[in-house]
Amino acid sequence: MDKFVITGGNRLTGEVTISGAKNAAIAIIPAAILSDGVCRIENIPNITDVSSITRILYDMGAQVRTIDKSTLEIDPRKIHTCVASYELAKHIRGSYYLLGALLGRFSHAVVTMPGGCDFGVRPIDQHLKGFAALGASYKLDGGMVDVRAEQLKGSHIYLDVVSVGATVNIILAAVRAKGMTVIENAAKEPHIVDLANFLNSMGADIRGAGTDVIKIYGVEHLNGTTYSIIPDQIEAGTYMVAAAATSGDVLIKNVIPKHLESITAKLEEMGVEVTEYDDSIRVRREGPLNKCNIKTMPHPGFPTDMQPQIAVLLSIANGTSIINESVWDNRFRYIEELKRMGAQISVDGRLAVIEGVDHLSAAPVKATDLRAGAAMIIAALCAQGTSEVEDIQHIERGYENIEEKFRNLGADINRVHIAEPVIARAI
Ligand SMILES: CC(=O)N[C@H]1[C@@H](OP(=O)(O)OP(=O)(O)OC[C@H]2O[C@@H](n3ccc(=O)[nH]c3=O)[C@H](O)[C@@H]2O)O[C@H](CO)[C@@H](O)[C@@H]1O
Ligand SMILES: C=C(OP(=O)(O)O)C(=O)O
Repeated sequence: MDKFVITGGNRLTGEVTISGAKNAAIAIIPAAILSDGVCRIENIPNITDVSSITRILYDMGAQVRTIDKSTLEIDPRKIHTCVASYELAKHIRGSYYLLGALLGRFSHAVVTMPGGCDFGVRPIDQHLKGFAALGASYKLDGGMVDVRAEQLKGSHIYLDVVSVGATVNIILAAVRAKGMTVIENAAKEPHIVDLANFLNSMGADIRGAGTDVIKIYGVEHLNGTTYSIIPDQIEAGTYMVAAAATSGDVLIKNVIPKHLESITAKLEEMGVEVTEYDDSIRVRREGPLNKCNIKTMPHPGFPTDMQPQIAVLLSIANGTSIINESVWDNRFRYIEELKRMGAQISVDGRLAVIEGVDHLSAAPVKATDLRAGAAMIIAALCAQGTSEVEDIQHIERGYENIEEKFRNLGADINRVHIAEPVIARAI
């Protein structure tokens, strides 16, 4: 097991290049199961969630060829099972997309309840409601979801909550179904649009992705394709906040500025200078940070996946800020870690009240989940002294080469191996 040792105080400067989007990649890789040919997928991030989902496809019989460090070719034609490996699938959220993809391709899927970050209960009732509307039946047995259909038929589905996962899964199941499916109250995140573009490049007929009504006209076949994944909105946002937290000046390259608007707006409200270019964004801070209130919302609102990182910035801003977490019941577990570094925060249900302090101080902290881990790195980068961030396996689920990218910006960050304790055996 490794940890990061970070000495704070260095101003981040220079350039960083953003990798492909985690939440698009882990939808698009299983979507390749639906193809009747070879899918060449470019701009794939080198993160552990991607290696897990790719390995699951490989174990099911897909031929997977690495072309270069960010390009894979997937040929799904030799997949011989509808059952996904429990060991790998249980750790990642993206494994739930195997349900939609296998169902859409083989009318049958058996996949464990998904893993991912622990925000309390993360139900999949809307996914199952969507599958049922398309004519599938399902049973939940021993933590496994078994979903099957004679023939999937297009349907009209209204989502009771705006769900990224349910929207993706219904698209995957409906794309080869008979007839037209309409998803109302669909999620609008950039990775939904990316998935629809990927499938359309294979010959699917999906319209309206990026709005809250998506229409999917079922097709009989899907071709192979070549497709490049969009840049990661949340990775970009993380470096934007890190630049601001360290009074830095960073050019963040390979981004889609439109996807970053909600983050840009909040940074500007706090007094940070943000300049947009065609496919890059510069973040510069010289003065103090102003307080600011944040409410997380589905896209195009402020992303919940940026909530822990922005909390670090608010913890060193002038005045009292409030964060309202409207997506997840329990996404403030990291606050106790941040308080160890001197942040003054009180949590009441889905509200966090943050009294800005003059500075944070180094402490040993844990990454309680993926974005919480990114937040701990940012906190350590702007704190006085040397901090240690443990449980970095969570961070590696979603950030490619994070220590190298930060080091190139001038951060003092090192990865250190933690030796496993040797437990003496009683004789
Ligand atoms: C792999 C991936 O893309 N993960 C993202 C995805 O997670 P995920 O797809 O799990 O999140 P959803 O958009 O589905 O969840 C949003 C809300 O809907 C609720 N809900 C969801 C499904 C359901 O069947 N029933 C239900 O009640 C959830 O409890 C939550 O309160 O979107 C989240 C919200 O942007 C992000 O934080 C995650 O990073
Ligand atoms: C919550 C996240 O991921 P997952 O849904 O994969 O746990 C995230 O990317 O911030």
